[in-house]
Amino acid sequence: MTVQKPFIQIENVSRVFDGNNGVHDLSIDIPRGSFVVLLGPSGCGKSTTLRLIAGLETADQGRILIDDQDVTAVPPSKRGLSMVFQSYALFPHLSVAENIVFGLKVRKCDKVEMAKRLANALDVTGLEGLENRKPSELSGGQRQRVALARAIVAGHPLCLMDEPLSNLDAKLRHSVRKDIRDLQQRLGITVVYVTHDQTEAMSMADIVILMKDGRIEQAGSPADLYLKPATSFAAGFVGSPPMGLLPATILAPKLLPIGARAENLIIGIRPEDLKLQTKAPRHADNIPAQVVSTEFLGPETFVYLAIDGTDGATARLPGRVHLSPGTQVSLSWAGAAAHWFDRERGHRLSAAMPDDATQTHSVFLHNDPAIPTL
Ligand SMILES: Nc1ncnc2c1ncn2[C@@H]1O[C@H](COP(=O)(O)OP(=O)(O)OP(=O)(O)O)[C@@H](O)[C@H]1O
Repeated sequence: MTVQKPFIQIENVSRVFDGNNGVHDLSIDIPRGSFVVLLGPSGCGKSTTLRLIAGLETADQGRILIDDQDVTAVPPSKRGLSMVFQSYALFPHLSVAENIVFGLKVRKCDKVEMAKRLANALDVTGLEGLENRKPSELSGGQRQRVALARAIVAGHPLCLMDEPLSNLDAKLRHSVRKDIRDLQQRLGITVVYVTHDQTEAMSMADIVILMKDGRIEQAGSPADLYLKPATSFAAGFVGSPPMGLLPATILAPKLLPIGARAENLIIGIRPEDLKLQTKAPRHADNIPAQVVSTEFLGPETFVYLAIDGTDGATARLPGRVHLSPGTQVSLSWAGAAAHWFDRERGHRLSAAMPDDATQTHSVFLHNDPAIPTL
């Protein structure tokens, strides 16, 4: 069996600005035909990474290969890619059709070929009938489709998108992100897409590259990131509401596998894994908490909780839940639902923790006053 070479190879690339900002020693392989999302908080280096792939930024060190060609020193126009930006970058005085074929005209494309490509781009983006309108006569979603159509007519195998949906309202964002994903699959192109919105990343990506402080925190499928976050940062960033992360110690170190640590840990519990009881008195199998607030969303309610006055956990409960702020509740979870991280360095602890050691009765949460400090 032949192993397919990655379509994009980023090898030890750094681009550092003043004050050590930028990206540091990035290495990523992007498979051909995949939808890859660069995700992370503001300033983590997503746009710089995209601009390095585009050639709008030059690497200080390392190299970038596209389709097995070293493009590190190749100008953007020769890299065989198109870009879609948040701002759409449409010419206001040109019609939809003129905007779409602008790049082809500059490249002196044959007229018959140009008409064919325009018709195809209008068809796949659902813009037929709007070709003579000016951008000012279009909705935000339609403008973004024109920007997409312009990227498509170029016929490049790679499309780079920088926060393309952030000017659209929530409902439109939802429908356009589905359109973009469908289009990418239909055309079989490779897309590298920047967003700080983890829901967008999780719903669109084949591979999510989560970045922090100019470095890759974790790269994997959306399921990998959700089910096995590599660090406490990844655990807290992916998932909404986020995973509750609490300083903890395991009280029964004898139950742990050899080499596994019992102290200086962080326990992470996803909101859907947190069980909540209102009447259970405090005992070894549960942990007392107070309701801070609730959020009713129709099919479910989020209950925000504090343990000994420190906010830190959220429970996601089905249906409508009536709990007023200050209500005393008790919490528990199944041992298998617990994620464990090193408290200082944040990395996931790889040793599989037996269920018995990680259930509520074996765990001391550092801000639970009911259990004395060891
Ligand atoms: N041309 C530049 N000159 C100086 N610093 C820069 C330059 N471009 C980016 N930076 C800095 O590098 C870091 C990464 O910026 P980048 O734009 O890649 O982040 P980002 O993750 O895309 O953020 P955002 O989501 O806010 O767009 C930031 O600290 C930013 O201020």
